[in-house]
Amino acid sequence: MAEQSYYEVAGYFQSERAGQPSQKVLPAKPEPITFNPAETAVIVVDLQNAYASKNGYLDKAGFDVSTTAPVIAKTIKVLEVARANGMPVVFFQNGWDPDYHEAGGPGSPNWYKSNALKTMRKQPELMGTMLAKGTWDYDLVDELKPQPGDMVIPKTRYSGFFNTNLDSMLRSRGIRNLVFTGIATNVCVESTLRDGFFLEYFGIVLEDATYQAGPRSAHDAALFNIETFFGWVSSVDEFCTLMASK
Ligand SMILES: NC(=O)N/C=C\C(=O)O
Repeated sequence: MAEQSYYEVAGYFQSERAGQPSQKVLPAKPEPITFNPAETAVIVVDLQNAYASKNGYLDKAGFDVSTTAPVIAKTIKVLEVARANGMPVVFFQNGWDPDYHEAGGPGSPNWYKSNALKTMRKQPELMGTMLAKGTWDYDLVDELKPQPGDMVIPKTRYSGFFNTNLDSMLRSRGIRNLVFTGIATNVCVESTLRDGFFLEYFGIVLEDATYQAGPRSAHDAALFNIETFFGWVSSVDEFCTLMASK
């Protein structure tokens, strides 16, 4: 028998899933992804002032956050559609206790790599203002207030699966597919989607509802990694059009 190509095999399994009742087929890269909305959650990654607002952590640390408004607007659209279809919504909130015990000290690589911690060490007057629970920086942006039934999951590292109850919250609801929006494509979105891949979740990023930390090439590289190795990349319009269809 001739050897089957990767795409033939992927297509076989995708069409198996498509044959099951209630499945929907989302146009995506590198190929359409079939999923059951009843087994799908939307994950909103760190849409906090720290990451999406002027004067938040990323802005103060020198990252450009001037064009994050569309990410918030598009996430709102996705959430309306998700809630209308009974899909669970999960908000992540990244950060630490006000004394930064959870951030880790010099024994943690986070102490060396976190740009929030580095910025505060350089400008000690900012200590206690960045990513600290109870501050404006830690709060979700005003436009995105969780609604009854939504899950809000605090996390202390880039991946939403690390040291959180995310996996059990999802498993207990029968969730197999994760649709991602939020910031940053190349850090917490990619980290969580990768960890989800190892745990057998199917990860889909809505590319126009995400935004990078760093140059645009970081966003593009993360999406390349995701569509090539870890998951699927689609758009808000494709997702909303599909979910509105019968
Ligand atoms: N939410 C994120 O992707 N965070 C990126 C950087 C950081 O938290 O320092």
